[in-house]
Amino acid sequence: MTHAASPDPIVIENLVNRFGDHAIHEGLSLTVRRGEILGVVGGSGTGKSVLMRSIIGLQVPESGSITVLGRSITDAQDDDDIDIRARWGVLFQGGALFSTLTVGENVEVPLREFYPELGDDLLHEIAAYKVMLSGLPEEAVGKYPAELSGGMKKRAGLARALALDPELLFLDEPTAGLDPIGAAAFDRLTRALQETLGLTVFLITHDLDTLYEICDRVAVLADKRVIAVGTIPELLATDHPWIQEYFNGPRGRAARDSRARRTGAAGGGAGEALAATPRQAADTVDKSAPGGA
Ligand SMILES: Nc1ncnc2c1ncn2[C@@H]1O[C@H](COP(=O)(O)OP(=O)(O)OP(=O)(O)O)[C@@H](O)[C@H]1O
Repeated sequence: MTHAASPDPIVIENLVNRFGDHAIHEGLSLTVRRGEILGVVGGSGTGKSVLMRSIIGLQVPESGSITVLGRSITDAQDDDDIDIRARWGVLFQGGALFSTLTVGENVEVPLREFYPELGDDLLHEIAAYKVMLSGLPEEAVGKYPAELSGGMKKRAGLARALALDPELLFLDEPTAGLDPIGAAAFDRLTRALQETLGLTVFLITHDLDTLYEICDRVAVLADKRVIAVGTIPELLATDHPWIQEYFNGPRGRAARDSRARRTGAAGGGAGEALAATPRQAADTVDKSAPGGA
């Protein structure tokens, strides 16, 4: 599978999504850079999942354009659509595994869909490899989802998302419901896979530790658009009230201090050590957003 060399794998411009009278996105724009882990945050119901579904073609927006790996999703014809779907993998909230199939059979589903010519032996071999890559023991291949813990289900979902050797990986709240040790392990796995496989990762999360530990940049959804995107230091230097409350609230400070302790930076001064210049911050925030800088 060749990987096209377009500079930005996901480009979204002026996206509008509405359900009846309920506007979810109004003029949302966002660019995801090749090889980054982009964290996507925002309050509940701000449209993070709807955004992800729009990018992968499961939600047809009212207007705006979405280009993925150089191909327009918003103008896609059916044939284009099938071709491009093989180049991304998705871990939905809760894993979305088929309960009547084993883990191995779940991983084989996309392989059978996109490569019907592959024989059973090869399919089993690829599935077993993906299961192992996702940090599950070999015997998990033959288990049913109901026999797995929450963390193992996430890993099984990840194995299926990796089935087709994707260039893009979409993760919707991958650490939700995991205990802190399991969540940290999943973060490390995500980072290791991204580095080893050269993935670009679009990661929706409420988990501040995940943002601090593995995200290269963070996009903030509020006011029906992306109000800011940048590194955490850049976001910290903005004065948007939601961003300040999110990153400088008690949980945000705890995640930052914990990260600072682990990396050896001065604990109490982590905020200052991480702070970006006002110039960087000014470039980061969408000034048209209500409450923006
Ligand atoms: N198919 C749909 N029909 C009608 N409304 C929808 C549909 N899908 C999503 N919505 C609405 O769109 C809004 C955004 O939903 P979405 O799931 O994207 O939020 P989110 O930011 O991912 O939230 P959370 O952090 O709670 O998961 C919500 O108000 C939701 O009720």
